[in-house]
Amino acid sequence: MPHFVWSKSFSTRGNMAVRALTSVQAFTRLPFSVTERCNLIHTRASKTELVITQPDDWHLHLRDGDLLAAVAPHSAQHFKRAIIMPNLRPPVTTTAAAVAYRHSILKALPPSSSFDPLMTLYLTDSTSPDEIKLAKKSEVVHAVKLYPAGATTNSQDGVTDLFKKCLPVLEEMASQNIPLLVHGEVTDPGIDIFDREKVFIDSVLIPLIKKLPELKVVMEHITTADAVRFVESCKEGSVAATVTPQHLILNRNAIFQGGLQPHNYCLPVLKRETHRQAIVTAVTSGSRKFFLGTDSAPHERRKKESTCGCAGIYSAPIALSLYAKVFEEAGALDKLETFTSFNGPDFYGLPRNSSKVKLTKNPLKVPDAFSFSFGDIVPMFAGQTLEWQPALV
Ligand SMILES: NC(=O)N[C@@H](CC(=O)O)C(=O)O
Repeated sequence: MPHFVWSKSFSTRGNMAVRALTSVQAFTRLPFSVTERCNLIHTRASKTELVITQPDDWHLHLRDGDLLAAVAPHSAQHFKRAIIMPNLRPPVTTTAAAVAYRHSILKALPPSSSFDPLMTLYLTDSTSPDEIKLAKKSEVVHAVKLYPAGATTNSQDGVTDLFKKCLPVLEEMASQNIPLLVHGEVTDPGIDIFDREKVFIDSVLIPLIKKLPELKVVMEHITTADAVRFVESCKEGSVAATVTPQHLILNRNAIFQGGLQPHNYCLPVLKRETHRQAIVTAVTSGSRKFFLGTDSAPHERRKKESTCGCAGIYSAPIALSLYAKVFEEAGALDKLETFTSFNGPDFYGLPRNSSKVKLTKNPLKVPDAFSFSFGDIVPMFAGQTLEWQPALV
């Protein structure tokens, strides 16, 4: 018979401290289902462990060349699969290019790795419906990414007018059941940068789902209460959202705290605290519509600390610790696995992983930087100490 000991610091939703409960009988008083109880393993009051189904990362930038070789092992260490963003130079616009890119990723992994890169195509004004048919047949391409032209890193070849240029392609995607992944920001320089997501929802996403209700859409890296409301208002299984660690943990003050902080600059840009709180509430509610997508986006230090710095936060090596921190602080650790490991594969129609990851509550010092022959990559939370160390079981 297993013997559970709860640490005093572990709290349920509503911040009610749970005192050390040392019997299974006492354990049954807690508001968790049998499966959830089994996933929470506590060995000693001072050392808390959590075993969850191995997560996937549903939004990841792996780059190519030296950068790919440097960062791919970090993601493969904890995640089983990842949706790989296609915003390379040149972008991954064809199935043939996606297949070739997938081979390069596999070559960059340690020989023992079973990491599975799920590829995407970069939508352009001239993507053809036939390319979508090829993508579906390949079984390698799992989604198509919409970058409004000029919205973010390497988006210059993106879409200039979704409804005028891409409708036949979107119709083909709907009929082939290929999801559209959306960078949800308008690019009109007349729109304030903090309002670009809301204006995109009103002017593009709402008309899009009215026109093509059968198209599956993932609103990537949501940043606002408006996006939360939009996703919650849509049909489950049709529209979902990925959520990054930075948009759960930081608000826009973090970009300017004590001086300009280039490593906290990403797109969509961090928003005000009320938006952050709305996103935390949404993901920790247990909703099926939100899932893990780090948007881990490495850039060399010199490209971040520059007169015109790149947007992107590198979180892959510490992302699981950060998500666990968010769920713990919300008193919702029992909902972590749904968000990290169930909602994503269920939305994409893929099997859930059978492998497990154990998170152990031990101090975890984040390096100041990861150094490579080509330069440094500075991670999110550089130099700080986190808890919840992940390891494959
Ligand atoms: N997140 C970012 O700030 N940057 C991403 C692109 C993107 O997802 O916008 C990148 O590729 O660098």
